[in-house]
Amino acid sequence: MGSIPTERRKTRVLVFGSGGVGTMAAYALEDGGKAEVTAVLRSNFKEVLESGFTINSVDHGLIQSWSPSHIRNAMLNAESNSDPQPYDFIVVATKNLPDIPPDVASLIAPDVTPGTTAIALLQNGLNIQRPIIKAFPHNPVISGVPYIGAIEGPPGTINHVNHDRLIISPFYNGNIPREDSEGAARQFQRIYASCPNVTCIYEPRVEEARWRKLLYNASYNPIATLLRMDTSRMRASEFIIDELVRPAMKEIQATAREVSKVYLSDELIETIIRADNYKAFFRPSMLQDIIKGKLLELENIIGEPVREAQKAGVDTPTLKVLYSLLKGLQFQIKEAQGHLRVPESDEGLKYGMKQEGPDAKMERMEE
Ligand SMILES: CC(C)(CO)C(=O)C(=O)O
Repeated sequence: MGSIPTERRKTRVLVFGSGGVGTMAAYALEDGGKAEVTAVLRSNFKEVLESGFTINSVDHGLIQSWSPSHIRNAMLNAESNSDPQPYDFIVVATKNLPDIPPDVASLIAPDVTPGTTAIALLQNGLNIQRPIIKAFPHNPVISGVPYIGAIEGPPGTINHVNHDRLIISPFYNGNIPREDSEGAARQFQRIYASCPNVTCIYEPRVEEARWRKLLYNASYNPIATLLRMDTSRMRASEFIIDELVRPAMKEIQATAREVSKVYLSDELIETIIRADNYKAFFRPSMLQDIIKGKLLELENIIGEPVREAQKAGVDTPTLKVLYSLLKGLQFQIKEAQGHLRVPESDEGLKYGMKQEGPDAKMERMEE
């Protein structure tokens, strides 16, 4: 990693994605006093430029007209936007949608200085680092597992309801020394933890941190989305926990053990089942997305665990069905948003009218 700023200057951080998680990260980094943040804004740029953010936060109280040191409009050409001074860190706090272009790596590329900028992925899911390491093989990549409830209401307004707890780990990458990955992760943890109102912890075992969070995300998120049900109602029903949530968590437990030698206990499963404040009637992020007609973050949260399980020979019947049903919902959202068009003719479709079987062959012979 390049020069590590100390007293001479503040750490330069670009925050990419300024919804709930990104804005609260930008706030914590600036509030800690060790970082100068540039936030890249998309749908809320106009509002934030005019009036700043309004943040109603369990950790920081009511904050009005707040802006980070700099804001940038993501809609402008990234090349013309990019700052000639290198960023020490880029924080990616967007949703992870590898099934929809453009990919994150190409969006951040103009701001990544090879060998210098460390990239912190504050996102849920498994294998999120792979495309980033492929695109930037000589830059440290950092894992940030967010435990935070923060939702953007009207553009520029953030409702932060659950304490900000962030688990930082290095993603190891064979192209750079392990010490560089660890050093970047530790430095990021220090600047984030300088904010007195948040909890930011360094966890050296990245797989442990990621699989542990997947216990919640790969079970509660899909089930809440498919049933349109908050986690308190699932718990009140009992059946949904016994027949869907716990079986899905047990499949994550078995996959984590087989794939990454990560041992998640039955006690942990029982704790995570009861983790949300019951009175909050909490809606996991994926449920909030479908209610708003937004694309679902399903590939890294459930697709990758299912694929890893399959490769390792672990049976995951519950996860597979949940994943397939979500794929059906995602197909409909993609169509509604114009990301795909359903062909009007069945010509060339695998499941068109003509079936490739003995009868179809017979028909052709008769023609
Ligand atoms: C931590 C939690 C539960 C809230 O941000 C989450 O990961 C999600 O809803 O997807």
